[in-house]
Amino acid sequence: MTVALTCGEPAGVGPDLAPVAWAALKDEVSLLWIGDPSHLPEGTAWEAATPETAADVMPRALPVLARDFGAPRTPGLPDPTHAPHVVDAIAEAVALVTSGACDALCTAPIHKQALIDGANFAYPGHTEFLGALAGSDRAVMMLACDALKVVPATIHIPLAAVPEALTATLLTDTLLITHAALRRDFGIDRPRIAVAGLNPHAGEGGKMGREEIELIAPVLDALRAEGMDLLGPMSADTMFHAAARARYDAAVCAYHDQALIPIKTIDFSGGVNVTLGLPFVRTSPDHGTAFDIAGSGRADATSTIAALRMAGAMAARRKG
Ligand SMILES: NC(=O)C1=CN([C@@H]2O[C@H](COP(=O)(O)OP(=O)(O)OC[C@H]3O[C@@H](n4cnc5c(N)ncnc54)[C@H](O)[C@@H]3O)[C@@H](O)[C@H]2O)C=CC1
Ligand SMILES: NCC(=O)COP(=O)(O)O
Repeated sequence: MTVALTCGEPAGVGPDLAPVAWAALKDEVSLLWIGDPSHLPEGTAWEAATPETAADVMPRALPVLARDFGAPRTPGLPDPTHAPHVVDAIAEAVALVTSGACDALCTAPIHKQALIDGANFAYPGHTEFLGALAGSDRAVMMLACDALKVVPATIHIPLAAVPEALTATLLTDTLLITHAALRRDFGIDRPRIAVAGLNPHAGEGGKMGREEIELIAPVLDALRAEGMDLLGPMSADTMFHAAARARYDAAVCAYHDQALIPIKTIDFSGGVNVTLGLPFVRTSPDHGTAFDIAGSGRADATSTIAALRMAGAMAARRKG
């Protein structure tokens, strides 16, 4: 099992975390890091590799599909000339998993603004870019830790745009994709999914907003009629405490922060970002580029290690 691991933003913590993850996983999952090896921390044991040789290299060094980004890395300060290479590394990794040369993809964090400035990157994040590369307009973001799985139905859009973007079609597709992934990738035979309302108190019977009555409840009723086990629309403020979480396997939320604040609060170091609805496995740590600590050796690799483990396990499960 070989997981293609992209370098992410060179000025961020991605290059710092790859050797730490390699040391933790060298007897477990093969990695193929795609990036400029001159960006790895000094003293990193790395070796040039290909998808075919990664497993052989893994026990002695970080296997690297070496690419020349043309300029060194300055931690904390993105170089616009790196941006096209960062995007190319993601596209190359997708080609490797699509062709079957690698079994799964794990991405290190990108800095969205740096990619827009340096490469006119047209996507707000990996999720949307990977969806486009895979020809899917319904890539779904899930963040998962032991205690919680959350799915934001709308992702990287301004809060003011959420009510218009949250359509019956989007919510239905998100629920169907989440349901299928919980069965296929997480081995939950009969998933229980909680759905958050959009408004305070899930609209308080229409007094604080009508999306729950006019949009969310009808979608849930239609999917319940098809046999799905759904809770909601629920008040978002009371659905994430421990007793509430015991009632469902995943929570589908209306917008990014409604979903990500609870999970990053509960388990920032262990959370994993998974893209559902793609024809290949993609995971990522739950954190960003962390410019404030890049290059310092202080970045915690727990989430990256969990993301790589999850990628390997999901790929193995899909292979049966
Ligand atoms: N998958 C991806 O590509 C993601 C990219 N981002 C991007 O990252 C950039 C920075 O985002 P922020 O909101 O500042 O979030 P961030 O996660 O980069 O940093 C938030 C805080 O958490 C700390 N932190 C993050 N990762 C850590 C680690 N591994 N160990 C110890 N401390 C850690 C940072 O030092 C900082 O204080 C943005 O451009 C954002 O879009 C954010 C999340 C995911
Ligand atoms: N806040 C989560 C995040 O930004 C991750 O996005 P993506 O790059 O995985 O789409």
